[in-house]
Amino acid sequence: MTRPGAFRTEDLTVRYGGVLALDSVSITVEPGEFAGLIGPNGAGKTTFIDSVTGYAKASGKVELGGIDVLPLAAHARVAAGVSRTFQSLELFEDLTVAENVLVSTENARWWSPIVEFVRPRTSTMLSSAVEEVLDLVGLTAHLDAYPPDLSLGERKLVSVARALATEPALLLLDEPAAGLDSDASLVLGRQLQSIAERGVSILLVDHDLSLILDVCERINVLDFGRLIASGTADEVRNDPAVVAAYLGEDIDTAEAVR
Ligand SMILES: Nc1ncnc2c1ncn2[C@@H]1O[C@H](COP(=O)(O)OP(=O)(O)OP(=O)(O)O)[C@@H](O)[C@H]1O
Repeated sequence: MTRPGAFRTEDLTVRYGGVLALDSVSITVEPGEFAGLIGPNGAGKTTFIDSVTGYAKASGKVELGGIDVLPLAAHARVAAGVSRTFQSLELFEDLTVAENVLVSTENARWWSPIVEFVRPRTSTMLSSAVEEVLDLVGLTAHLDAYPPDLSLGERKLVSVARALATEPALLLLDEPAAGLDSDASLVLGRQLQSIAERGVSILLVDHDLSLILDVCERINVLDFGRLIASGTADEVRNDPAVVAAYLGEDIDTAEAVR
């Protein structure tokens, strides 16, 4: 895995017409840190991921290892080490798990076809890269399975594996635990923890607050596009602004705040 240094946004701002979806948000995730991003509905969580990955026009800075990737197109940010998952998994149902991951490595870089022409890869090289990623997410046993034969939790891990296949320094996960029960959610969380331990910086967005509070080292909280808190689970739990944002709900049990 590449490890170019910290991920940092500075005054990241996104406007959709008259809506200020992100308002000067500055967040740092250290290399190998497992960070979370939470906030009530419409707080700007997906917009944050979209703006970091080049899917939404933004102003401010998005630095990875000291380089501002904000001016880059989405595909160039992937090459710079930024990867993401989407709320909808969009797996290819007719391809095996390994092939689903392989597709991602094939699309990872715009110059791949040129490299492929000059230095064709062997099937052994392809399978070892794919196997390594599937091993990371604990799906080695399902390499030849088809997505419909997997549990929802395993399908989610395939989409994480696809994102990892681009060898990211930063992995942004948009609601990977949606639809999972608390046990499956925790299995996913533990798997993500082990990926962060390998040096990948992770930013996890989810509505499953108990998962985020349990597995993330640092939690950032958005409300109406603004960063209202950033700290450990205990710090965030006891932050009056966070409690107010969740309308007094006990954020330990406010699992579904949709
Ligand atoms: N493409 C868009 N055009 C206009 N407004 C948008 C667009 N996408 C998001 N918004 C608005 O930007 C704000 C932030 O939305 P966003 O989806 O980022 O929030 P979120 O925290 O991810 O919400 P949720 O938890 O419901 O997924 C909301 O007011 C939303 O209505």
